[in-house]
Amino acid sequence: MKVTKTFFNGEVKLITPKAHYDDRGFFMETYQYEKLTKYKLNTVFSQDNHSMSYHTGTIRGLHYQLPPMAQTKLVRVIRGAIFDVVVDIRKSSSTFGEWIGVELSSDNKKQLYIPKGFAHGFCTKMDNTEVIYKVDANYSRTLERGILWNDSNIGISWPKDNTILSDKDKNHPLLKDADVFV
Ligand SMILES: Cc1cn([C@H]2C[C@H](O)[C@@H](COP(=O)(O)OP(=O)(O)O[C@H]3O[C@H](C)C(=O)[C@H](O)[C@H]3O)O2)c(=O)[nH]c1=O
Repeated sequence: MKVTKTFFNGEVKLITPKAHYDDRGFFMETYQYEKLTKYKLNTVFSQDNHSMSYHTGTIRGLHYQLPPMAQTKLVRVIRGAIFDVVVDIRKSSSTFGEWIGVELSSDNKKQLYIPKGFAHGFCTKMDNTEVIYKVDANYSRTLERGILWNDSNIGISWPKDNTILSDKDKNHPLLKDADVFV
């Protein structure tokens, strides 16, 4: 696996694993601590997450957890495809409020490494899409926060407009009003 693209001054990283194909199918290493350490991704992950979304156009996000339960995430898709979005929510950052989006899919097998200080969300591009991701801090109901997916001050160009959202995700604050990172 190697880092094939970076964003936000190298902090957010797109990782492409190597798939070994033969006449049975493929095998690939999807996480290898020593290899990622070479890219300074030596986070010790403590929890694996798995979500499945029935329909195209489902948006989950934009989510993050506040310190001391802020989470680094390593995201990949094992079925279907997503438009994966990251927003810089560090007030002191020169890229505060800026966003990037990349396609992660079971076909491209790419992974996105998202450090603490960024909000994360995605929009599914296929039905029955399954996303799995590692985090380095456990879930915290008291420290989880969100930012409104269609905050015009961020201006994310989501791939679908007839979106499906949880009630929680319909009611997050705008970035300017949100509890974010210093
Ligand atoms: C995140 C999480 C949730 N839950 C429970 C809480 C709810 O009862 C249920 C659904 O949670 P939620 O609606 O927050 O799930 P998503 O909308 O997929 O949230 C995720 O969406 C975006 C894309 C993220 O990056 C976050 O990791 C995460 O917030 O699972 C848990 O038990 N553990 C957890 O770690």
